[in-house]
Amino acid sequence: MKDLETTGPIIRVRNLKRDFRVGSRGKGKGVLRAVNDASFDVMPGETLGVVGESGSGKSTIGRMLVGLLPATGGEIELFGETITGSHGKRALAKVRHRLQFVFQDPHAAMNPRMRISDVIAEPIDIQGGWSRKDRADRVAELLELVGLSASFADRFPHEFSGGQRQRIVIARALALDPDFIVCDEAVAALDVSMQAQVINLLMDLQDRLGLSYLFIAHDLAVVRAVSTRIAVLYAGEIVELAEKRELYENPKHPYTQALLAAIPRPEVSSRKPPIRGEVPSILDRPDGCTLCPRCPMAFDRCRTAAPALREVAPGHRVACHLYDGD
Ligand SMILES: Nc1ncnc2c1ncn2[C@@H]1O[C@H](COP(=O)(O)OP(=O)(O)OP(=O)(O)O)[C@@H](O)[C@H]1O
Repeated sequence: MKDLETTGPIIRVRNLKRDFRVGSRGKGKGVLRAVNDASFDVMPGETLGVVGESGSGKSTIGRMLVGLLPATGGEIELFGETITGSHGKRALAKVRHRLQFVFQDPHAAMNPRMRISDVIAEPIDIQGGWSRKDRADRVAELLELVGLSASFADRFPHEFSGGQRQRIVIARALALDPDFIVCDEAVAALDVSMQAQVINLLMDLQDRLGLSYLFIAHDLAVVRAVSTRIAVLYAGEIVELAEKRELYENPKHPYTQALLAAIPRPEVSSRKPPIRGEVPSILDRPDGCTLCPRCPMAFDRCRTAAPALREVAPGHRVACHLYDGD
């Protein structure tokens, strides 16, 4: 277990925004706010799950957190360094080795002509300064850490199954001994039994190495299996954030309730009606709550004022006017 020097959050995100310019001329041109005012912390050793439909901004948040994409507003503090704003680049350089990213598709994530040793050692080679022996020893250690034989180092990616390739990608992510890993749909490309194995590996590594994860997934069963707390995203906004158990047993936001109603849950007998319709165009945000056009519970205020994310119980935050008076 790492000796993390802080007991407070390792990551603090406040009012994070990301705009994209879309379209060229005429129709469809504008600014798309993919992430709007997201605020959350990540604690040492925890997994913050992030769920939401396709296009809700999950990957955009993940990429901003590891410095792959600049924010257009708000603040990201990683290990006490503010990587947004005017000194952001210098701050990011100080903490970059503590951050890693595991993408969805292990096939696309590696060059088919590279040997596994070179795939895994990519971050080591970028960092530089390693002797050949230390590099080879580290690759062998990493292969074993992810449950693969050290003898695989000289093989090529096509010799491995999807699950094994994802283990190799995880080994690469661990090469420089990070503290925080964004897992973006890290098991989505795998079949269910492989998913379970890779999830178990990630959780085992978390215990052994003291890692924290931001775990992005559209699959609520997967997020439930891994998360300590869960943030629910809708159209680029966090609409609910709570401890896993609290979120599943006592969902407050109509969108979270609809998401949970859509998966089979033996412990829940009555089901709320699902939310119908499509996610609205985030090119043209409504004045009020973004969910309002689809929400079965909407009332007047929902059409005119955007609800803030407020604490409705200890550690349980919801952005919904239904709880304004609580
Ligand atoms: N580089 C870009 N240029 C323009 N728009 C972008 C860009 N990257 C993302 N977007 C838009 O931002 C919004 C959020 O995308 P994002 O990929 O973060 O969503 P997501 O929740 O991860 O979706 P998925 O589950 O499908 O990966 C989408 O509307 C997407 O089209």
